[in-house]
This record gives sequence, C-alpha cells and structure tokens, in this order.
Amino acid sequence: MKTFRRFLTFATPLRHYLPEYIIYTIIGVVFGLVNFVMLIPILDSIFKQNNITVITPKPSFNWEDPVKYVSGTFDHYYTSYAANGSPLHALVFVCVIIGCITLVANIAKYMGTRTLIRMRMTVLERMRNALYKKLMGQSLSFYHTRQKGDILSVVTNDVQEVEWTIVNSIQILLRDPLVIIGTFIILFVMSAKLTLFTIVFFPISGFLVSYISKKLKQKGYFSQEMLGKILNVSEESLGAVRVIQGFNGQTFMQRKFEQVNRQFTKVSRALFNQRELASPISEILGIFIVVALIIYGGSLILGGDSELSGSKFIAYLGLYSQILQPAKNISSAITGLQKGLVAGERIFKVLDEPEMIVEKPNAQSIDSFQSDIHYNNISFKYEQSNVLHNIDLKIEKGKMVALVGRSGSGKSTMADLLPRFYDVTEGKITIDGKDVRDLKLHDLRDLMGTVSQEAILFNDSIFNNIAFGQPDAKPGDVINAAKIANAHEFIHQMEQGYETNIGDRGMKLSGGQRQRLTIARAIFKNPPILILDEATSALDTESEKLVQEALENLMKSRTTIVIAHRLSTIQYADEIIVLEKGEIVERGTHDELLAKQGTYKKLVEMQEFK
Ligand SMILES: Nc1ncnc2c1ncn2[C@@H]1O[C@H](COP(=O)(O)OP(=O)(O)OP(=O)(O)O)[C@@H](O)[C@H]1O
Repeated sequence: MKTFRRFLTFATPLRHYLPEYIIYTIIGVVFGLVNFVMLIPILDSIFKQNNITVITPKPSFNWEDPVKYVSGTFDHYYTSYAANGSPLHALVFVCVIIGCITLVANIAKYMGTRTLIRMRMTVLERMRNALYKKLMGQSLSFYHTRQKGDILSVVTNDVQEVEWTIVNSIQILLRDPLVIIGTFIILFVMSAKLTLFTIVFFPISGFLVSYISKKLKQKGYFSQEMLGKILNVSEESLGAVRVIQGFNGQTFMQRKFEQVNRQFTKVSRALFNQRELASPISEILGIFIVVALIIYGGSLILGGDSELSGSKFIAYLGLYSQILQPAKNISSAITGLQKGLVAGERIFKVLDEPEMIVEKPNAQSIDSFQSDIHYNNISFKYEQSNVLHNIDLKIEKGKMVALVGRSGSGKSTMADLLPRFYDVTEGKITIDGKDVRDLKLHDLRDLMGTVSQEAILFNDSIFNNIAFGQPDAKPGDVINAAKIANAHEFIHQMEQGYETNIGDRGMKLSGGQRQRLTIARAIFKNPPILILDEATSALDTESEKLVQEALENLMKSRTTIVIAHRLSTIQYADEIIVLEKGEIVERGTHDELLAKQGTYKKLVEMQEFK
C-alpha cells in the first residue's frame, strides 16, 4: 500500500485532470446504463404490440426529480408513437434514442480515456526522468555494486510494468466501481428483493481474488529479477562479441543465457497462469449468480409474486450482466496491481538510494583556480581496507605532477578523489585552501578536464562529441580544439566532416582517433586543471606520436596530474610521486629519483627491459 500511495504522489501534480475524467466517466456510465433500461420499451413494443392506446401526458420540468422528468418525457413520446402510429414507430423511436445515447456514452468514454492517457504518460515520463536524474547523480561506487542490466531493467521494464499494471488498475478502479454502483442503484430500483439476493455472492469472489493476488506478489519479484539477469547477460555479451567469438565462447555464453532465460520463462509462466486465474474465477462466479438469479427471479415471476414484468426481468438480467465485466476488471486489476507494485518497489528502491556524493546546502562557488591543490594527509577505502594511506601532496598552479607505481598501487583512485567521484575517508583535499566537499559540485568539476585511458565517446556527431554538453558551441572553437588535438586532419577527410556520426562508443574510429577526440574535448572545455590517465600505451608509434603531441599541446599552461604508465613520457614532470600499496614511497624529479636508486629506478629498469 505504501508503494501505491507513493506512486500516487507522482500523479498528485496532475490531479487537476481528475474532475475532467470523473465527469466524462459519469456521463459514459450513466448513458451506458440507460441503454440497458431501453430494453424494457423495446421488449414491450415487440411483445405487447397493440396494448398501448393511452398517451401519457408530458411532465413539466422539476429540478427536484429530473429523472422523473426525463422518463416521463420519454414515455410521452413513446406512447404517442405507439398510439398514433404503430408499435414499429415506437420501436424505431426507441432505437434512435439508443443510437444517440450510445454515441454520447462512447464519446464520453473516449474523452475520459484520453484524459487518463495524458495523465498516465506524464506520470511515467516524470518517473523515468526522476530515475535518470538519480542515476546520473550517483557516485561511481553505486555502480560498482550493481550490474548495468539490473539498472536498465528498472528504467525500462519496471516502468513499463508500472504502466501496464498500476496505471491500468487506477484507471479501472476509478471507473468500474462507478459502473457497479450505478448499475446496483438501477437494479435496486427495479427489484430490491432480487438485488439483495445477489449481493450475498460478492464477498465470496472478493475473498478468492485477494487470496490469488497475495500469492502473485512473491512471484512478481522473482520474475522482475530474472528479467534483470537476462538484460545483464545480453548487455555484457553485446559489449564483448569480439571476445566471445575470438575465444569460441558462443556455446558457453548461449548456455548461460538459456539458463537465465529458462528460469525467467518458468517463473513468468507460473505468474501469468495465476494472474489469469482471477478472470475466469470471477466469470464463473458471475455466471453462477446469473443462473441463480434466473431460477429465483423466474420462480417469483412465474408464481406471480414479483413486481417485475417479463420484459423488465430480461432487462434486469441484461443490466446485471453488465456488472460482470467491471467486476472481472476489478479483480484482474487487484491481482495485476501486485505485479505492478513489485516493479514500483524496485523503482523506489533506486530512487531512495542515498547519494554518497552530495553538495552541501551552503556550498561555495568557485570559478577559477589560483594557487594550489592540496591532498592534505588523506586516506581512502572502497570497502574494508584502505587503498590510500596518509597521502600528503601539494600541487602548485601550472605544475605537472606524475603519479607512478605498479598496477593497483592507487594512482587512478587518487585522481578520482579530486573531482569527487569518491570522497576521502580521512583528511581533506583542498583547492586554493577550500575543502572540495565545501564547493559546488558543478563548479568544482568545471575546473577540471579528464582524458582517460579508455576513450569514452557518445553515439553522436564528432562536433557534439568535442563540444560535449554545449549544443551552442561555436564551430570555430570546436575546429580549433580539434586542430590542437591533431584531430582536424582526419575529421576533415571524412565525408561529412564534423557532422560524421562516430557510432556506438566511437566504434567507427581507430583507437588513436578516438583518443584524439577525447583530447579535443578536453581542450575545448579549456579547464585550468587536467587529469590525464596516460592514454598512449595501446597505440601504434604513429598514432602515439600524434596523441602525445596533442597531449603536450593540451598540458601547456595548465596544472596537470598525469597517471603515467610509460615512464618515458613523464621525464619532464615537475614532480613524480611513486606510489606503492597506497602510500607515497618516493617523490622528486626524474633525475632525483633515478639517483635514489629506489623503487622508481626499478620501475624504469623494468620498462627498459621490456
Ligand atoms: N571499485 C572498487 N572497489 C573496491 N576496490 C577497488 C575498486 N577500484 C579499485 N579498487 C582497489 O583499489 C586499489 C587501487 O586501485 P587503482 O585503480 O587506484 O590502482 P592503479 O594504480 O590506478 O592501477 P592501474 O595502474 O592498474 O590502473 C586496488 O587494489 C584495487 O583493487
């Protein structure tokens, strides 16, 4: 229920649609029911052919009883047609009225549904936007503990499920009880005795439906989880087709996929079987009630013991059958709702996930970098144990500092702390003396540009990739950035130049070209601080030269932190920091460190040996 109520809060801003919907629904329901009441004069015209000779007088309008006025007017015209013409005239008159009523009822129903569609789509749009915003604001550690497929499953399947179940159910629960109540009122007016007789059966069906729906919820969870797993395997495989084929892993991956797919199918089958049970159960119960009604009502009429005539009784049965569909809808909606609530809970779980990196309410602005960055005695851990211990490092404006060390020594982690992808566990990092945790996140990240080892690009044009996030960028600035990054030439040679779409993750480009685009992106951003996860190791000599040159252009007159894998490229760094198991073990210039004959020297020798 809590999830349902929370879901309604998403719809709350749209509650102004509700009166409109209710008005349309009432019109639709009332006119729909009146159509059934019309059965009575139809049957009368057919079966009582010549009986009508007296024309009933036309009533005058009375606000206190408009129903009487409408039915009186109808009777007046009906009897006039029957008495002055023939029963056929009366029949045609009734049919024309039925046609008009049907038209109004259906237009109202359609307008009501349109109103609800507007509401429904807007609610789902808001929900997806909220999810995306939440996901983009989450720290990287959020993504370490989750698989992409699961997250994608929430954004797509769970939202879809909510649409089909919760929203559909709301639609049904808003409309169909009205139909049932309206029908019952008319039924009571027609025959209180018969109607009371049928009401006894309703609690029985209610009990059965709630029993089924409880069982469904558990299965619903499982099914959505399995769907997430299918997405995980698919997503992973799509990103690794090259490896799967190269290592002849198709059969292995196929089995893995088939296994989760089989589990999903099994759970879903059971789930759907059970869900579908709700509808036949209520139909069977409904028919039982109608049969009981025919026997009971029939015996009353045949015994001359009823206020109903034969034609009224048939109309009564017709009207009664109108309750069955909405009752079936309500029971399906209640059972369907369980599956939707499961999906809703999964959505809210993501939305409620606490954000690890938050901006303080009174965060300060910073629009320039003036003097230094200081890693002030910091320690950091991802999980249990520290991966960085007591790091103290000051980087003056305009200097280039290189981080070196064996794989896993903590270089990337150190760089990730500066733009607050993670927060330090102990100590603090300051920029111009201000703790990064006290600054506005947007401002802080605006001061930095990152070029990482993995060239991360978007499935978009080259222009938009360089001017990422700035759709109003001037072409001249983008071209300039590309020129400095040694990328202009290859872009220029492409048929569509800067408008060329580079495909998923830049697949249509070579490794060196991709890397130069990421450098152009950093140049375009023109940040005072650069973080370079040295990116040239995977390139051939020619590309490496171009990329290295591009990097040197980029570093000019900026403060740079370089994560160096190739020591030859950082010889001219102002300071080299040697990390080992998360601690600074040596620091100094290239020459100073070589002279120390320590870890750095060993690292250099290892690379020369290679
Ligand atoms: N998300 C994470 N969760 C837990 N531990 C992590 C995570 N990321 C990295 N680590 C651990 O932190 C340590 C430092 O990793 P880091 O990536 O900073 O090293 P690195 O020096 O940059 O390595 P490389 O040169 O191979 O990129 C490693 O022991 C690694 O196993």
